[in-house]
Amino acid sequence: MFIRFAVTADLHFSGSITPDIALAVESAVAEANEVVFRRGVPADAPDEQIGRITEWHADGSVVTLRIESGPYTRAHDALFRFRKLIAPVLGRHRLGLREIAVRRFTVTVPGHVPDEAVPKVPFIREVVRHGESVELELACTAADLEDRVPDRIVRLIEEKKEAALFGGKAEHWELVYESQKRPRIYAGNPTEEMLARGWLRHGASRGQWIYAPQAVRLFRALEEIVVEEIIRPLGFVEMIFPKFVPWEVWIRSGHAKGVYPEIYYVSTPKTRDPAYWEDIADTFKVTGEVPVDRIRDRLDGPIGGMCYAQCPPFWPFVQGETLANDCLPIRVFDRSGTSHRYESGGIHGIERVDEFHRIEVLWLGTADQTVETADRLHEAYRRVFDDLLELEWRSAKVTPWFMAQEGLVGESASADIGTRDYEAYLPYSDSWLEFQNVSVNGDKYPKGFTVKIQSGADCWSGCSGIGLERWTAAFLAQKGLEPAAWPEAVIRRVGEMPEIFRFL
Ligand SMILES: Nc1ncnc2c1ncn2[C@@H]1O[C@H](COS(=O)(=O)NC(=O)[C@@H](N)CO)[C@@H](O)[C@H]1O
Ligand SMILES: [Zn+2]
Repeated sequence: MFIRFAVTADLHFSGSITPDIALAVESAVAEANEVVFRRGVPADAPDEQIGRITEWHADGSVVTLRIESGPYTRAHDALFRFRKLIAPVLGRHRLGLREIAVRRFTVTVPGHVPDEAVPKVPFIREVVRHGESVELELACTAADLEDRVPDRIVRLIEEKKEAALFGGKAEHWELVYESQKRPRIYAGNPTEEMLARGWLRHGASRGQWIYAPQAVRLFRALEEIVVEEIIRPLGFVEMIFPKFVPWEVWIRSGHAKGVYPEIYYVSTPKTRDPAYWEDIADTFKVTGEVPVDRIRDRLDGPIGGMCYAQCPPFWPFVQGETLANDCLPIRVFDRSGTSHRYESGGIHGIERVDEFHRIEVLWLGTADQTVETADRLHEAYRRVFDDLLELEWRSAKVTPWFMAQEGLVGESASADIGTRDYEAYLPYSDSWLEFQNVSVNGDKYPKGFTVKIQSGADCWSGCSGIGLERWTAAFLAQKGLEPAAWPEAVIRRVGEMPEIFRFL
C-alpha cells in the first residue's frame, strides 16, 4: 500500500480548443506521461506510483485533466509540470492559459489514521475510511497546491500518528550521572518557610512572586557562583536578548508549532489617539472596573508573547549572516529579564511558577565546537554542584527541550544532539526537581535563522537554562534557611541577611 494523490482540474484558456489544437494537447499529454512526469523519479519506481494524466477532455476553452499518482511526481506536482509544458504549445496557437481551477483533490493515506491524527484545518472537506486506508478530500485552490498544502497535511498526519504512538510513553529519560547522597539536614518546604520568614510574598498575578531582600541575597549569591565559577572561566560574554517575542521569531524557532497553550500573549492598541480610549478610562473612573471585553475589541494582535524559551530572540542578531571561522565558537549569556509561561503543569511554590528568572547560556560554532562547549559546561556544573553547593543531584538525557516545546516526544536524530536535564533531590517531597539543563540543539536554530559559517561546515548551537527559582528551591530544600548551615561558597557571598520590613 502506498500514498495516493488525485486531482481533477480545469485549465481555462483564452480561446476555444479547436480539433487541431486538441491534437496538440493530446501529444502534450503523451509527452507528459512518458517523459516529463518521470523526471527525477528513480528508475525502479513502479509505473502505477508515478503521476500520470489518466483522462482529459476539452470543452470550449477549457481542458479538464484528471491526474493520479502515488508518491512519485505527486498529482499536484504533475499538474504544474503539465502547465509548464502546455503553455508554449498552445502559445503557438495564440492561446494563453488564464487560470487553473481545482475541481477535486484527494489524498489517500494507507494504514490506520486515528481521529486525533487528522489535522484540524479547514482544508479537509471530508474524511472517508476505506478498510486499511483513509481518503481525505481537500478544498484546495491551485495556489494552495503550489504552497504544498497537501504535503504539509500528510507530514502532519505522520507526526500526529507518531505522537499518538509515543502518547502512552512518558518523556524519554536516561540517567547519565548521580552525585553522592548528602546528609538530610532539612525536610521542610522551602517556599512555605520563605513565606513564614518574609523572604518573599505572592505577586498579584498567577504563579508570580515578589522577592524580598533576603531571597534576592541568595539569588545573587547563586548567580555570582554561576558567573564566577562557570560562565567567566569558559569565556562566555554577556548580551541582552529581547524579552518580547514577535511571531516571526517563534515561526523560525519552531515554537509556533505548539507553544500556544502556555504563552503570555501581547497585544497592542489599534490607535494611540487618547480620544479613542477616553470612554474606557471614564468607565473605570466611574465604575472602578476595567471593561476588559471592550478593550479587547480595540487591540491589534496578539503580535507575539512574553519571553518563553529565552534564546530564540537572540537569533535575529546573526540572522542571514556568515560567521568568520576565527570568531567561533561564539559563547554568550543573557540574564536580562523574566520568562513567562502559563504553566499547564500547574504552579507549585517557587519551583513551578508562571514568571521566572533564568540565566540563558548560548553558544554556536561547528558541531565539534558546540559539543565540546557542552562537555566543558557539564564539567563546570558538576564541580559547582558537588564541591561548592554540595548538592544531592543527578543528570539525565531527555527528549530535547525544543522538541518537547513543539509538542513532539521521543529522541533526537543524532546521539550528539539532545538535552541533558539536571535534577536535584527535594527531601520535603521526596521527589526530583529539574533545576537546569544543557542542550546541543544541532543545526536547528542556524537553519531556522539562516546562519552560516565561513568554512561551509554546518553551524550548530547549544543552550543551557539556569533557573534561579529552581536553583534556590533545590538549595534551600536540601540546606534549610539557616545560613550558618550553608556551604562556605554561599555564605561568604550572602553576607548579612537584610531584614527591612516589619508588619504589625
Ligand atoms: N515554570 C517554570 N518555573 C520555574 N523555572 C522554570 C520554569 N520553566 C522552566 N524553568 C527553568 O528554565 C530551565 C530551562 O527551561 S526549558 O524549557 O527546560 N529549556 C529551555 O527553555 C531552553 N531554552 C534552555 O533555557 C529549566 O531547567 C528551569 O530551570
Ligand atoms: Zn535556550
